[in-house]
Amino acid sequence: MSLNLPTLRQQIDSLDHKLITLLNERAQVSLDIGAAKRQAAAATSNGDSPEEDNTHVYIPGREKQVFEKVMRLNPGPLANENLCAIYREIMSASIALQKDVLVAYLGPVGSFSHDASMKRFGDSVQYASQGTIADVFEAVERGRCQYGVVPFENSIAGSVVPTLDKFIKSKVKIRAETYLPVHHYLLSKTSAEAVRRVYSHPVALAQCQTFLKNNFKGIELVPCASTSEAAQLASKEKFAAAICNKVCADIYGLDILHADIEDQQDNTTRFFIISDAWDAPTASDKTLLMFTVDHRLPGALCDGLKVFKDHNLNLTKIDSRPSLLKPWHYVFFVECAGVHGDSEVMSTVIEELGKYCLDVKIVGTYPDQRPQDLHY
Ligand SMILES: O=C(O)C(=O)C[C@]1(C(=O)O)C=C[C@@H](O)C=C1
Repeated sequence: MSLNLPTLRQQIDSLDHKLITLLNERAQVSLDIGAAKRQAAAATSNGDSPEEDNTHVYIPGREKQVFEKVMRLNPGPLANENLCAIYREIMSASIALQKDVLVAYLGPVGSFSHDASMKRFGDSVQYASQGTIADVFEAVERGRCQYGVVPFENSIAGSVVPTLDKFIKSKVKIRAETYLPVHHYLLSKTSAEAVRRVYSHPVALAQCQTFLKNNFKGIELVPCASTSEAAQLASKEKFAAAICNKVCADIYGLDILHADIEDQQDNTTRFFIISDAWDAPTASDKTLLMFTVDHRLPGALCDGLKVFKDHNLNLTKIDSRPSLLKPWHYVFFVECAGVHGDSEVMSTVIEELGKYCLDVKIVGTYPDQRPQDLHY
């Protein structure tokens, strides 16, 4: 059968017609969902600030369900990755139709936080670049941005300390988690031999230690607030380079000296989406708790952790930070899987933890997002 180009294009035109009608039908339903959410929010509001619209239109658990459905229904030839990218944008437009949403991220443009934010929220929402992780928290706390995206931990370098420390002091809640594969590039305006100084975020420098030891031993390493700030600084100096995201080459006019310089190729960073509220339970949630330990009771931490075992809860992360209240006094972070913060099980866990631990608090509760299921 000979293939006729004009006829095939007519088929595409007719399919586009149907797609546009269907997309607008979907958008109309989304507008109605937005109205329903506002109604529900007004019904539960105490009427203190009627002019403020605190309605949450970003529902991570529902998005996870939509992506799972899209992949399940996909007959091909479109790859799941491509179909999910299309759906990312459909839902981004859907969010923007329901409400003007501003997302704070650790900038400037070109950072891995920016990348993670765009992949999570798509092109139709608005973004606000922040100078530091603390600024992202503040933008959300003060209500300038409804959502913020902060790095939490990296598969090579471990926890992102400024994020943990902000959780200790802040009232923001974790609403969602997301994962980003991270590949680092060495970018500069000069040649590799002429580089005298390398800028990057400390966590990024920690991810490229082997490369730096083998290629730039003894060179000055300058930590900065983000990898994209590093690129910005390197673009203004003659003999400097930055370790950052590949996209920074175009954004800041730098050349690629080395690609994929991270110590492990499966390098991944986990980010949290923070907000003033977490969302309703889904089929599979995780909860991050924070507490201090009463050291007057011997074995208090051990007894505290046993509470999770007694309730059959798997711990997926444990970390500690100095409380800053007094020396050698720690705040513990414990993440457990299979439980939502509003569940009865969690109320019991918190009650039982209270026997051994002080100031038990839920930092956030969010749909369990397996990195391998993220196809966008
Ligand atoms: O189901 C909702 O709550 C919606 O607002 C709809 C929708 C979608 O377009 O499918 C949009 C945004 C949410 O984050 C999740 C899903």
